[in-house]
Amino acid sequence: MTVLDSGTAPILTDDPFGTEVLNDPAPFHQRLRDAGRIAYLPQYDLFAMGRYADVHAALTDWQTFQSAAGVGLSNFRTEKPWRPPSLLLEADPPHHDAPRHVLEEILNPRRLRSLRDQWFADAETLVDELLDRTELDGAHDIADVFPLRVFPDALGLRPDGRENLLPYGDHAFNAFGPANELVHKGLARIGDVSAWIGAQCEREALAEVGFGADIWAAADRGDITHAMAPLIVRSLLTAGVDTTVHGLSSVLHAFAEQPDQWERLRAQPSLARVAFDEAVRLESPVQTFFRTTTCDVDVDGVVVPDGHKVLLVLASANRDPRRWTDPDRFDLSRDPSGHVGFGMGIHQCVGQHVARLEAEAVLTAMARRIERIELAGTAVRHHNNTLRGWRSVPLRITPA
Ligand code: HEM
Ligand SMILES: CCOc1cccc(C(=O)O)c1
Repeated sequence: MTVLDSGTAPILTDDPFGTEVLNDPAPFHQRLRDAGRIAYLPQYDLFAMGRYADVHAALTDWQTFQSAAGVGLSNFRTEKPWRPPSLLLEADPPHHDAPRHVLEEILNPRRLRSLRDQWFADAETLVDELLDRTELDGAHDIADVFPLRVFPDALGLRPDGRENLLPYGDHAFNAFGPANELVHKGLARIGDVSAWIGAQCEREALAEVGFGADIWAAADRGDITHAMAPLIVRSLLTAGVDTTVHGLSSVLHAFAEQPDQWERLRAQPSLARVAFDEAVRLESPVQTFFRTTTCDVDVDGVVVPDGHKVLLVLASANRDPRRWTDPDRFDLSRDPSGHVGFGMGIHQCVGQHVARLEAEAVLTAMARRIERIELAGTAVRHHNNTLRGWRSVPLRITPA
């Protein structure tokens, strides 16, 4: 795509939600970083940032770059959201404060420690089921399976109907982008799926023990209102499954591409957590999120008018050579802290510890029992306006 410089903002003609970019976003990200601290994309009348310093600055300045007008292309100031806005993701302080505090309490590492033994055992069981095979699919047999085995139970979801979870999350993440084919393909089912999701958020649908019950207990304590409770449960149902599915397929693909890093993990299984964060930095399962300016904002001489959408390209920031040495390399000796794959600032992922625990359980079980994993064919991308991961990762495994 050409970079034309008209007026003050460099113009990029790339479509961040088009098939070309979704297949391989790297050239677009390079052009965006090279164009300057901010660029204008006329196709959607939006501004975009791709450098680490600028993305980080915008994520940590919620007063100037708000979430309450939506974190997708749709501007809630002028357009009706497709569903009632999230009380966390699509809210700013003060409204964001109480729901955020409630989830931080429920999902903190100390509280998750009670799940650790169970999830590690579940991961061992999954590996047991796979070890009689020399070839398997890292997406279909592991990444699509493990989160759905552990997370809905931890949340307290009823056993039936869970096949609605992935389609719901996939559509919600597509809906942050433009109304393209990816959104259209979800419209036929989203009514029924949304009805099922909404019903699971009610107190009587949830188990007496779990994240859902904890949210309702917070309402009983008066930390949030009872009216808020179902929407906060909905946040976990929306954000808590597809993200970890794509995060897991990404880390398995990264290891399969670099067997030397698998050897490092086997030698030092405690590297499992940093390996997942390095994969989240490298692959950014959540590629982008928008913000909306709350005033005229001057970025390096480019004036972004009040109320304008700004695309924060997390995936580009996570590979910015201004911030990362050899950014395109999956490297377990790197310290990936500071990556924006989980966001940054007041909206930084409140479920990141859940995601890390799921990944640690799977990687630890696999590293102990599998000597080598390598690609056994061509991996196939999953396309989504916001999420990036794999539909298929053919693996050849050598048991230890
Ligand atoms: C690899 C897995 C995951 C990735 C890459 C990821 C990524 C992100 C990102 C980038 C944000 C920031 C959004 C923004 O700044 O607008 C975020 C927020 C959020 N995430 Fe995650 N996430 C993951 C897993 C999870 C899980 C497992 C849960 C639930 C248990 C979850 C729940 C949320 C919620 C509720 C928010 C909104 C927080 C707020 O606005 O205060 N996420 N996540
Ligand atoms: C992974 C980003 O976090 C999200 C995504 C979608 C919905 C929500 C919510 O709060 O409903 C949160």
